Amino acid sequence: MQKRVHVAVGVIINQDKHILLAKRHGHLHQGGKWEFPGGKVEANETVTEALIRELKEEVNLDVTASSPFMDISHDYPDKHVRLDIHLVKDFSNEALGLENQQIRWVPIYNLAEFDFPEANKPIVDKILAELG
Ligand SMILES: Nc1nc2c([nH]c(=O)n2[C@H]2C[C@H](O)[C@@H](COP(=O)(O)OP(=O)(O)OP(=O)(O)O)O2)c(=O)[nH]1
Ligand SMILES: [Mg+2]
Repeated sequence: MQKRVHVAVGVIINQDKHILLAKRHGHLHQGGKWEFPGGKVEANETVTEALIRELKEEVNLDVTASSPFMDISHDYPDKHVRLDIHLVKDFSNEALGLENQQIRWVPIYNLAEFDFPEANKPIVDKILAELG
């Protein structure tokens, strides 16, 4: 059976309408691609708790409010992912790549130039349509 993972993902947007991207380390699943920060929901937590925990661990941000944005299920050849994507407009602190990953604040109109995992295409389309 394929591995299945439930992932809390943050589309983090700042006041300049730039979105925070992080580059996945090369050895990881979908390595080398740009992602919206986030990670696996653990058995003992809600998606919102996972989102808050992961964004602090990965990019140093303290999320104060988030809202559901979209939910995507995608089959990679080796893994089934469910991406539970939330819009994060309210946060404090400075973004840092705490796992030594590259991070970038990217203007919405430049998002299409980045290489994302295949599952992300609908997310980028929705950001361009609704937030751009
Ligand atoms: N965070 C994130 N993951 C994504 C995106 N698009 C996408 O296909 N994924 C996939 C890649 C991975 O298979 C999975 C995320 O799992 P992960 O292994 O990075 O989770 P994690 O941060 O909890 O890391 P760890 O437990 O392995 O340390 O979701 C995205 O935009 N953001
Ligand atoms: Mg992660």
